[in-house]
Amino acid sequence: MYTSAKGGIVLKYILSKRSFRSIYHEKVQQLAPDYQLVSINELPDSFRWEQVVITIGWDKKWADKLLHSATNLKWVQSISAGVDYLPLESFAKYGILLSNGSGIHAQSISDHLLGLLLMKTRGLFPAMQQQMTHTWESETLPYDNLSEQVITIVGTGQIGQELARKLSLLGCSVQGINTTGRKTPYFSQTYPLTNLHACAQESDIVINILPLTEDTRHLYDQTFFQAMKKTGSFMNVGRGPSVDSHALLAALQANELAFASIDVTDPEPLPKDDPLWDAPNLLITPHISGQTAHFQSLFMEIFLKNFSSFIQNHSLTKNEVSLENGY
Ligand SMILES: NC(=O)C1=CN([C@@H]2O[C@H](COP(=O)(O)OP(=O)(O)OC[C@H]3O[C@@H](n4cnc5c(N)ncnc54)[C@H](O)[C@@H]3O)[C@@H](O)[C@H]2O)C=CC1
Ligand SMILES: O=C(O)C(=O)[C@H](O)COP(=O)(O)O
Repeated sequence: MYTSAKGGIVLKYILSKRSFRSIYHEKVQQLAPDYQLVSINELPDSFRWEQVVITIGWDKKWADKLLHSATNLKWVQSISAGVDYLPLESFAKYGILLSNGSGIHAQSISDHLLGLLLMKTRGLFPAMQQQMTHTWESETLPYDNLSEQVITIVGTGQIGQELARKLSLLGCSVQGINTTGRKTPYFSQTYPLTNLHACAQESDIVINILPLTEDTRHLYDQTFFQAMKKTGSFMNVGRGPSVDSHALLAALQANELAFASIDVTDPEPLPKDDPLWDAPNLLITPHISGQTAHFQSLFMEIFLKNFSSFIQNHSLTKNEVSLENGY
């Protein structure tokens, strides 16, 4: 049993719904009666930041108060899967555990990408553009079959695997890229990142679902886009800075890439005067691919598993979100 002074948990906006907040309170009390659950919006006057042992979410407005050696912060439960925005060096310095929300977006992002893949292969995106100018022109629209496309998913984690699983049900064979090229369920082949350009050369579609790290910043640069087929498509749901926006823009403008879709940009929001808005054959969505109505319950599953493990032996568990609602 982890023995600390009475703990506090600072809650962020995630517990906006009262019903969820009370379920959390109840479960936390059951698991560890000596812990208090304190909402960031309802801090009592007597509250001291040193009491916080765990925080759910991280907000610059108050988080800096938790980052110095005098605080008792032991664990940050990030709500998002991507943790590139967090002060990771400070966490390491103070020995603060970190867990993320990886898994809760697998259903929604894979659905989002399926939509994009069908839009591209069946010519729905150019057809929508034609409709805007009242144009009836069937000859120029693509009409490919999804199952005949060579698809590379870069990042074979929770989201990548769920997409590959769904694609396998549609008769597609999908290759994947991860750190070491280790075998991963639902992928016909897997390669290390060093094979990116070779995979790009033979792919009809490349999809980025990588975390943003120093290794993946500007990974998709001019050389990458030059390696892709002129008829190829590129989709990014990972993080905006993994793409060199100038290189993407240039490839689209020069018709060296047939279609691209980005759900994440650099910076976010994309400024109104950014030239990407007017790039040909580009579909931009405002970081919505991960949104899901089941967000709070899926997140709660992760947090409570981790919490249980944390109070028992001061460690965390591996995220495994149940995908029962999937197909
Ligand atoms: N657009 C959106 O709304 C969302 C975007 N994301 C982004 O997607 C990313 C992935 O999410 P999950 O699939 O849940 O993560 P995950 O941790 O389950 O999977 C990450 C995958 O990336 C691979 N990887 C990491 N670094 C690599 C490198 N240097 N070279 C090659 N492969 C590497 C890992 O091997 C693993 O296969 C997040 O980090 C986040 O940036 C996540 C959720 C929502
Ligand atoms: O989890 C991630 O990573 C995402 O990108 C989410 O879709 C949204 O993240 P935040 O809005 O919580 O940063």
